[in-house]
Amino acid sequence: MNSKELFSQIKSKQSFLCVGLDTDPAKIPQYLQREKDPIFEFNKQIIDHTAEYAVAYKPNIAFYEALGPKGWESLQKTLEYIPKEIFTIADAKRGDIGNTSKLYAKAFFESMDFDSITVAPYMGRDSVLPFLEFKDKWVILLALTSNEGSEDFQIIPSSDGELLFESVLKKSRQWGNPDNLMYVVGATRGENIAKVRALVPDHFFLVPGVGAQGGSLEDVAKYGMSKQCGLLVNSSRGIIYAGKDMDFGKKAGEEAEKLQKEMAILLEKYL
Ligand SMILES: O=c1ccn([C@@H]2O[C@H](COP(=O)(O)O)[C@@H](O)[C@H]2O)c(=O)[nH]1
Repeated sequence: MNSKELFSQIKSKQSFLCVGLDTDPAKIPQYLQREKDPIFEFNKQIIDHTAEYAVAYKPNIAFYEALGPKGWESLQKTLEYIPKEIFTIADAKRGDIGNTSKLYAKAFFESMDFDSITVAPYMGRDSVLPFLEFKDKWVILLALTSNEGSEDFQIIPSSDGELLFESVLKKSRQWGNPDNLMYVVGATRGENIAKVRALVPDHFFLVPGVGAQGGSLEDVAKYGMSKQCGLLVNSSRGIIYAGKDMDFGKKAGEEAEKLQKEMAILLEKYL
């Protein structure tokens, strides 16, 4: 899927919502625990109830790999269940020396057929370029993350006053283009989102941090929306754990719909 196709999905669904599938076995309703694959059964219901409001799904790989081979199996089944027109993100935060990155890319783009993967920029170009060699696949590079600790390194100024995340953006935008490279920009970063947008006007952002982390959707749209929307705003816990009982799927759908409605208003306001 290219950026034009993504934008056309956003327009037709009036949504730039990414649903995060951070499925924790301890939080799955009791009645599902009897199933052969409770994680998949949970995800299936979440997808059934949210697909009409979502343009992307983002399983966080940690939740699956923590369960060993069974977790990878649940992940694969989940990936196959996601409707084909919806963008998929492996939130794996990989990146290593070139030959190792190449195998990470094969794992997520060939063995599994994800559209994109999150990658850490810290090891530089030879750790990122192997992912970009895969046709019709995307790298989503960590730029300005939503967590508190992002302040430890990402906003440190160099001697000329440039912040580290700005150096990452300036360098990395040469490695790819708006059809194969996105950036992770936290919803909790307020006006700094505008600084990211100024440096990469046409790239999509994956924006975690609304919902459970308290980031503002209005600020994200105000500071981050581009001519082609350029935003995929993720909510994981706020959607998938909105309900605790048998009606968890319905409750997730209601949360997703609420966000979609807010997004429709923001698309009207800022596009
Ligand atoms: O800067 C980042 C990068 C990734 N994440 C991931 O996004 C989701 C957020 O989950 P919520 O439950 O909506 O808070 C989760 O998978 C994180 O690992 C992030 O939060 N911030």
